[in-house]
Amino acid sequence: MKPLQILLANAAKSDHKIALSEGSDPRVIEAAIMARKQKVARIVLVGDAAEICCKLAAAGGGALDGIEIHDPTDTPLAEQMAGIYLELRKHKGATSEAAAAAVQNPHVFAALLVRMGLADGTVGGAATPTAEIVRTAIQIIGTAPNARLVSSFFLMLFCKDHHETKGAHIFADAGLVIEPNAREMAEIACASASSLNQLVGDTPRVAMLSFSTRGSASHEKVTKVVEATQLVREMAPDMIVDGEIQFDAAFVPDVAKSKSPDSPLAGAANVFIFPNLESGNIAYKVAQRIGGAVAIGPILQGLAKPANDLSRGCTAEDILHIIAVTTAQADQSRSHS
Ligand SMILES: CC(C)(COP(=O)(O)OP(=O)(O)OC[C@H]1O[C@@H](n2cnc3c(N)ncnc32)[C@H](O)[C@@H]1OP(=O)(O)O)[C@@H](O)C(=O)NCCC(=O)NCCS
Ligand SMILES: CC(=O)OP(=O)(O)O
Repeated sequence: MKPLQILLANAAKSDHKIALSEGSDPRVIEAAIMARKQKVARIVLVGDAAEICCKLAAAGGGALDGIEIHDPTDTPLAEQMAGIYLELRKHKGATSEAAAAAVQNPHVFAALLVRMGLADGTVGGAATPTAEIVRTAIQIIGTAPNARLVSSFFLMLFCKDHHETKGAHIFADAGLVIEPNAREMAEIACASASSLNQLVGDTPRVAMLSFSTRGSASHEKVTKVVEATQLVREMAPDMIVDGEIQFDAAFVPDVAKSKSPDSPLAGAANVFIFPNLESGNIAYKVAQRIGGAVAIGPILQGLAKPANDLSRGCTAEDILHIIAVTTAQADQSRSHS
């Protein structure tokens, strides 16, 4: 089976409840209906209840079971949530009034549902910039006990006829950490390698990307990637990793033979770690929009419980895919708790 079918089939075996914090967005409603019809997840649509009910009915999902609607401005959970929010944010000067107002924000509300165990994961970002989605997840859900850094990746699926190399690949960080230092780049690499293995079961082959391959250029930006690669080798001695390396030497076996003949990747990397957000974000959009890759993300890693983002350019199908990824992460976090 292809990676996407595996993700959707695995999601159908679990019964997770995923909160969608932009519940009245038509793409979100369409995705919720698809998720229920395909039994990918139970859904909580968060937002203005009257508007959601109306749009859900018009889209043909009014009679579906497994879709709840929660309105953060009219909920019996308000007081309890405000108390939790106040505890979490009082070190930053939050007051009771500010907490009561904050929990009416649908992203905060959805993240609190996850924190309280009332949902297994949350997805937002179809109409909201990444910074707001990520900041809310970090502040409300928090980092996992074994993680210091929250980062993000795209699961890139190459499945078109013209893709000579098919299958699942990771591009990281393409959504969150703007200018990682060497240690942060190494942490992103290790987390992304685990994420690939957890989501699709493939053995990670990690390329630490640069504009240089094995000293073909010298610059402080190249030195950072060399240091990051060394740190990955120390942090995960058994991991297949190479760097600094250019994308072509990491992805095309013939180019690998000429540029980096002894590379352990042999031109077959499947986890690509970019030196900064500029390169990662641009690369994923080029691969998606010109290259025809399916791009699922930004998927967040390093959080205590699943919360994921979307590009504002997403389709309903993209949202369905990230719901499936969120259920896979929920399986993992359940097995670790
Ligand atoms: C994610 C992002 C918003 C965090 O920015 P920031 O300015 O550090 O945010 P804040 O200062 O408000 O930090 C919020 C909290 O998260 C913590 N934090 C920030 N980045 C973190 C990270 N990567 N991992 C763990 N914690 C982090 C901060 O320590 C802070 O904690 P506190 O509020 O308890 O003190 C920022 O990195 C960002 O804007 N990234 C780019 C997003 C983007 O535009 N992507 C492009 C499109 S996908
Ligand atoms: C991930 C990303 O680039 O998000 P957006 O397109 O919403 O900026």
